[in-house]
Amino acid sequence: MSQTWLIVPAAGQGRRMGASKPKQYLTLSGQPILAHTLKRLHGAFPSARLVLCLDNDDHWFAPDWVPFAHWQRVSGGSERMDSVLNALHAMEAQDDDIVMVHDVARPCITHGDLLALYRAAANHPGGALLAMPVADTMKRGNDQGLSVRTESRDGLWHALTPQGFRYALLRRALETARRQNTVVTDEASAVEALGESPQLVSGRRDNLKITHPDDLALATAIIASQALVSQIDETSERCL
Ligand SMILES: Nc1ccn([C@@H]2O[C@H](COP(=O)(O)OP(=O)(O)OP(=O)(O)O)[C@@H](O)[C@H]2O)c(=O)n1
Ligand SMILES: C[C@](O)(CO)[C@H](O)COP(=O)(O)O
Repeated sequence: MSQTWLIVPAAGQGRRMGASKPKQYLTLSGQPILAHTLKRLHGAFPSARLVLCLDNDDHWFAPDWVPFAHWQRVSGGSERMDSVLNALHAMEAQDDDIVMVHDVARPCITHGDLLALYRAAANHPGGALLAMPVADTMKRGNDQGLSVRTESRDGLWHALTPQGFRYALLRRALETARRQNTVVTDEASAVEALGESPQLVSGRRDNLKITHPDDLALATAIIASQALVSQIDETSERCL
């Protein structure tokens, strides 16, 4: 029977956040962002095996934040894709195991989106990724910050995470990208480069990647609203 794996790239420095520590260790609603993300993933996949990519110099991490029974730590790489490749090389996985890659910086991911992504990844040979259709008009800017033209938004999606694939496909895709000295910013790019077409799974717009300082307040509001909705749902179920 195939195993489910979760790779969480968490070896970034959070430069765009400009904080005194890597952003995954900033406090969000009382817990480090990393703890929120791992708790959300464990809630959907309690039996999954976790591979956590951490910087070798990371002295903020605490194992208590990991709710998984089976997990391992691997060294991060110079780029996000290198961190994910390090994880793939460290895993004792079977070719058809499902591997989902999720940014540690996306703590607002929901149970429903996680399960929807898993189902698509398990049933589509080219894998799947959570994504959001572009809803804004897209502009092309020049070096002076001037809008030089409007790009068509037809068929444009914002790629999110998780992104899920069979182990053999994902490993082959990222190894090919590395061999070609191509730096990809998500796993689906590497899989597309092999000629495969991952399934786009429409995801929630609150699956925010915490990147810039003002994202923290937004993420705090999202977490609070999700908790309130969850309480209302639980109360409603008890009343049925
Ligand atoms: N060498 C790297 C770079 C990034 N990441 C992870 O990839 C995810 C998405 O990257 P990003 O949002 O860019 O995080 P940072 O690289 O930390 O941010 P910045 O680019 O602002 O430094 C994050 O969870 C980050 O920890 C990683 O594991 N290894
Ligand atoms: C993987 C990702 O979150 C999909 O949108 C994004 O590509 C990560 O980019 P980053 O520059 O590493 O944050």
